[in-house]
Amino acid sequence: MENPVPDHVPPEMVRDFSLFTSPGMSPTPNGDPHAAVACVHSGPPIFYSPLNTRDGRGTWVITRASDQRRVLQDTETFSSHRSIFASALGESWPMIPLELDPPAHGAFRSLLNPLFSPKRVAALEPAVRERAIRLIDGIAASGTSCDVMKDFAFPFTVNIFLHLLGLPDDRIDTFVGWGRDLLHGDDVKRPAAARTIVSFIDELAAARRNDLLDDFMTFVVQAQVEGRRLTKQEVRGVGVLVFVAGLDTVAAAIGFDLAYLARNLKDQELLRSEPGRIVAAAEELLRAYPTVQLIRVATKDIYFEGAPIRKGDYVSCATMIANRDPAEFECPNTVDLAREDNRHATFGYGPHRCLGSHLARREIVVGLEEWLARIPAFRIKNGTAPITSGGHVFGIENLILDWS
Ligand code: HEM
Repeated sequence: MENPVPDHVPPEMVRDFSLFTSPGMSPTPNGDPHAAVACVHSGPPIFYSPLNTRDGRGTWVITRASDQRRVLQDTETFSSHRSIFASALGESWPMIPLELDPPAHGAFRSLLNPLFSPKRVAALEPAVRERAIRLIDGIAASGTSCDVMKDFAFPFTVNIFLHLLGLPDDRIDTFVGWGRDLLHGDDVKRPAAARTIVSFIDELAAARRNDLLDDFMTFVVQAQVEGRRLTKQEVRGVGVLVFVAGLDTVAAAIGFDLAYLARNLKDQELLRSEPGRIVAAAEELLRAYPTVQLIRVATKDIYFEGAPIRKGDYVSCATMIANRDPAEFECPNTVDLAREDNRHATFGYGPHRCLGSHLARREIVVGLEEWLARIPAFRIKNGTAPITSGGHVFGIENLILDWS
């Protein structure tokens, strides 16, 4: 049986768009997964995509940013409880707070907010900058070319993240490998990575219960919600989410940004000569190249803009679609590094808006500032092609830059 369209979906509402099978969504050299948006906005506000999840399920697709906000705000009708991670293991516990709905979500979110607040991120900035400078100076000293993902984006962002969690950074490559297998791996690698990450988090929690330190996991095992300690499964749900959320996302953003700048030398030179523009430019690149695509599950039968959504149907609110909505952004397919009022959807919307957005933004801006200050005009190395991929979380690998 191949991608059946459920009986309740009118055949005329089915469209040929998929985060997994549209052109550029599977790993593609010099690919552009964001380009698939081209066929979306001229069509209806909602359509059905028969194959739009990793495990081959269909979803409704919301094509207007304003409608996506309605969906993401209405958590009673559109739930976040999907067990995306646990389902890879044949289990159903939620990642917390991502897969909890209000009101349960709020208690956990309040617990975690202070750890990722702007104040906490500002305190981290010197360490972030120091790490970026050390890595880039090393790259500049050793030649005129590098694989920016392997040599800079991952070691930079994952180091900061491990520092924040209070974990040693001698296993960066191992952790990055787990993240890559989990987010971009096949049917064998994905569950294996999920199992490894769960064991790592469970063991870390057990170690901290026995021996309290001053770190993230100690905080989680001691924390209280609604006057009680977290259960072991809740500790696992928080630990796994926060660990996974920081492994790949910021590195991917830096990769997409540097790939854009490598192909657009005028913009590159503008930011190098006027670094004061980098904050706005980073925001525009976040808009143009969002990586995390949102999905919800209908909790009841409902008509949405004429579509007969049934309880249990998946509803996709893809940030790659919202961020190129012409009703929200003038010339949405043009990268305008000075764009103002850039209210993009890259960090989501509503109660689940990204907890790590302040940290992510700071890392991206500092990474770009220090890279542009230290590396002269760079291009994609002749004869190489960065590989991009779509899916629930977009990625970029093998970005070889050259400044010879
Ligand atoms: C450029 C980098 C990043 C992007 C594009 C991104 C994007 C997102 C998006 C779109 C959501 C909402 C998901 C949904 O509603 O279903 C989200 C949630 C979340 N993000 Fe990020 N993220 C990034 C970096 C980070 C980092 C570094 C952390 C580290 C702590 C993090 C932690 C989280 C957490 C914990 C949630 C769940 C929040 C909740 O459910 O209340 N993210 N992120």
